Amino acid sequence: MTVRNIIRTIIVETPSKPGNLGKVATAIGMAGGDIGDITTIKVGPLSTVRDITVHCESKEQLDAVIQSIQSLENGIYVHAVSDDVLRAHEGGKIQMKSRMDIRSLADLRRVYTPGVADVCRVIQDDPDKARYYTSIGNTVAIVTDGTAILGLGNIGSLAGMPVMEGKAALFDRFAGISGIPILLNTSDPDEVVNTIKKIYQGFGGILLEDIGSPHCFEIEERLKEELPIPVMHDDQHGTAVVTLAAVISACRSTGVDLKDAVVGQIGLGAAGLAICRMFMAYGVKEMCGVDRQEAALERLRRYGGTALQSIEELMEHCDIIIATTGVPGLIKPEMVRKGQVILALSNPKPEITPAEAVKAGAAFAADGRSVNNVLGFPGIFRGVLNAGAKEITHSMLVAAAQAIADCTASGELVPHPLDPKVHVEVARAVERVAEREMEMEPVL
Ligand SMILES: NC(=O)c1ccc[n+]([C@@H]2O[C@H](COP(=O)([O-])OP(=O)(O)OC[C@H]3O[C@@H](n4cnc5c(N)ncnc54)[C@H](O)[C@@H]3O)[C@@H](O)[C@H]2O)c1
Ligand SMILES: O=C(O)C[C@H](O)C(=O)O
Ligand SMILES: [Mg+2]
Repeated sequence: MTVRNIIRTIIVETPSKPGNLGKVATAIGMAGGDIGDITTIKVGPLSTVRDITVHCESKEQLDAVIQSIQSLENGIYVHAVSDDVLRAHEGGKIQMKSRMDIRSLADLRRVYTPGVADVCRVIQDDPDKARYYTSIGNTVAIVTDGTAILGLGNIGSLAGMPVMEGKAALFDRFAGISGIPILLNTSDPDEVVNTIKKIYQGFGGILLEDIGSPHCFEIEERLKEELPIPVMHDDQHGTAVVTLAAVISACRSTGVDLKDAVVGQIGLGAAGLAICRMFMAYGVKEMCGVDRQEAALERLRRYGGTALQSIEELMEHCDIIIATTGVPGLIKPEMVRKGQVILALSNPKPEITPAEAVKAGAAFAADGRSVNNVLGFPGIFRGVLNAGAKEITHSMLVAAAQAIADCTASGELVPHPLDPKVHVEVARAVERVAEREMEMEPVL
């Protein structure tokens, strides 16, 4: 399938005579554009104006589409080209809203002062009650330092805000959790840890997002150690969970025992190293990896993996290939061996498109749009918040991966993210493990 990442609305005026819309549609198709919605904006006696949504593969193709419409002449004009994605972001994607209807003075006194003072006293006497009488137990901070925003690199936390708002929107949509973006303007581990420690009380959990490696490892480890609420770096563990689920499904379809498969990871940063650790803990005996940084290879060796010399060697040697480098097109079709499973997970563009990988002989292939941590993080947090757990453990993550794999239809790698069942099942699985682990905790 061709990737058409460029979506624009072209505002076109045509003479109000039959046949003109057909001419425009043909012009778009001849230039390679794919037509989405068509909305009529104005019908006049002489001319008609329409919004035509067009999906293109590249900027050059979009220019060719516009040129192709303009060359029709005879009263056909392109008035403007608008970027739907930018338009959808106007004003941001999230908002904080009151859950209470404030209509009367009595409402006002109950919601705010003086009534609220009694609730403050209740929490002052018993801080655990904050979980019941405030939104804290259902609110997760989405914290970034902006150093690894998708595969765009260190573009700063402000530029990363649309991603954080996106994660908040997904939390709300799939798990009913309020996600609050926190943009840090430091990536110094001490400062990040201390800042989060100073604000954590207002949250039921901390989701670390798009924090680059290697500092993300120290930040997450210290926060897990030092905070009494669940902390998870999504790019590490959310990704590892979903990747394990996809590979479990692929092995089911191919009849391969994952523990006996040779797995190769390209890119050993936040996502890559966590994927390796997850697979080795799951029982994969031979876990190989490559990275352009020696320090990253050394980290893999420390955890028991095998560092290889080149991507070519890894592609030759491994049955299951996972890539999280942020480098589009890094895997060339000629490197693919027949029957391999290839998960090229970098966003916004993969190391190889699924279509190219399958054409080159892969048995299964997917990119980071479908094998995406959106399948994991909402349900994982819903589960721990429901259970009142203080941490997210390895067993909870494996249970989440298994739940995702169990919701996957035969022949697919992962479920559709809009399938509400998957988020409910992940939450249930995590909550069950959390409750079991809390029962086993020694009472001091
Ligand atoms: N699909 C998902 O759910 C998902 C989740 C997390 C991350 N990702 C994607 O994974 C990518 C990496 O994210 P991250 O948070 O791990 O970033 P990161 O910066 O921590 O890691 C990237 C790693 O790739 C290595 N690398 C870069 N170019 C390389 C090359 N040419 N050869 C070998 N190694 C190379 C770097 O040295 C680094 O260790 C991003 O594009 C991100 O969008 C996808
Ligand atoms: O944000 C996503 O879509 C997935 C992931 O967290 C990423 O950084 O690419
Ligand atoms: Mg991310």
